[in-house]
Amino acid sequence: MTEQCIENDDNVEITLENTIKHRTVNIQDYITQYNNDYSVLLILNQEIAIREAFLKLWDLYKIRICADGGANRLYDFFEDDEELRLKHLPDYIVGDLDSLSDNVKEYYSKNHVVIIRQSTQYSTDFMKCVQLISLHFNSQTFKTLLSTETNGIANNYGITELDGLLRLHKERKAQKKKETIHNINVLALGGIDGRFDQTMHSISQLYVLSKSDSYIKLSYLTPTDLIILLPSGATLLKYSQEFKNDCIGNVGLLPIGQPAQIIETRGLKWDILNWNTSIPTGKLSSSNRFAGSNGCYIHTKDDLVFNIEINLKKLSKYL
Ligand SMILES: Nc1ncnc2c1ncn2[C@@H]1O[C@H](COP(=O)(O)OP(=O)(O)OP(=O)(O)O)[C@@H](O)[C@H]1O
Ligand SMILES: Cc1ncc(C[n+]2csc(CCO)c2C)c(N)n1
Repeated sequence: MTEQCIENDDNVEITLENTIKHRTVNIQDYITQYNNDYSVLLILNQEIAIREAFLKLWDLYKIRICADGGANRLYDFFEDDEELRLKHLPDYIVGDLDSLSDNVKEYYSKNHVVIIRQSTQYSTDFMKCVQLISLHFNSQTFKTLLSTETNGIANNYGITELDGLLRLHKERKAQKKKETIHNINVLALGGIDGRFDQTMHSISQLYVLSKSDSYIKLSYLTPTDLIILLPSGATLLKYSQEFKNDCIGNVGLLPIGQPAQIIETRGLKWDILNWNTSIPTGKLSSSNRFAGSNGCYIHTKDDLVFNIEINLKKLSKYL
C-alpha cells in the first residue's frame, strides 16, 4: 500500500460508511466533567499556570488530589486570599512528602485534608496518586481504613508508610471476586513542560495506564495543550464547530512509544493514508489541524500520543 498525504480545504465534511466500526470521543469531555462521579483533577508539582480556567475546572471534578509538592502550588495559587484558599481544599495529598512545605502541610492537616505518606523511592509521587485514585473509587478495604477513627493522620490512616498504597492496589487487582471497577477520568495539571525526565515520565504513564489500569482515562492539560493517548484502532473525534473555532489550534500525531502505522485519517488539514511514522525517521504529523466540520476520524494500527492545542483564554467560556 502506498503512503499518501492529501491536503484538504480548511473546512470539509467527512463521511463514514456505516460498516466502519469506531469509538467516538468528544474532545471537550476530556476537560469538562459535568455530573461525572468518577473524575479527578490531579495537581502535580508545577506552578498552576492556567489561571482563570483553574477555578472553573476545580468545580467540575468530583475529587482533587495533590501530588506532594502540588499542594504547595495549590496553596500558593490563592496568594493572600485566605477565604478562597479555604474554599478549595484538596481531598488528598499523597507522596513521599519531601517537597511539601511545613506550613502547607500544617495548613491542610489542620483543615482535615487526608495526607498520606508513601516514602518508597521506587515509584514517583504521580504513580502513588494513581494507586490512590484506583483505591478511592474501587476498594472497600481502603474506604474502611480511612473511616476507622483510630487510623488518623498520625498513623498514616493505617497505610504502610513505605508503599502501602501499592500493596493495597496490587491486592485489589489480585482479588478473585472483583469489586465493581468504574471508568475514571483523570485530568492532570503540571506534569508536562517542566523538567524533561518528569515530562517523559508523565507521557509514559499514558501508555502504562492504558494497559495496566485501562479504566483510568488519563489526560494532561498544559497552558498550551490537551494531551491524550489515541489508542490503536479507529476513533472519531468530535467537537462543536464553535469549540473548534474558539479553542482548538494545531494537533500532533506523535508515535512516542513506538513507531506507528496510521492507516487512515479523515478530517485533518493534511490527511494521511498508510503512513509510517516514527521518532527516529523524523516523519511525524506535527502542526496538523482539524479540517473536518463534523469531526475527525483517525484509524491507527498503533497507539499514538495526540496533542491538541487549546486556547485557554477562550476555554473558560466552555467550562
Ligand atoms: N518540573 C516538573 N515537570 C513536570 N512534572 C513535574 C515536575 N516536578 C514535579 N512534577 C510532577 O509532580 C509530581 C510531584 O512532584 P514532586 O516534586 O513533589 O515529586 P517527586 O516525585 O519528589 O519528584 P523528584 O523527582 O523531584 O523527586 C511528580 O511525581 C511529577 O509527576
Ligand atoms: C533505576 C532507578 N532510577 C531512579 C530511581 C529514583 N527514583 C525513582 S522514582 C523516585 C521518587 C521520586 O519522588 C526516585 C527517587 C530509582 N529508584 N531507580
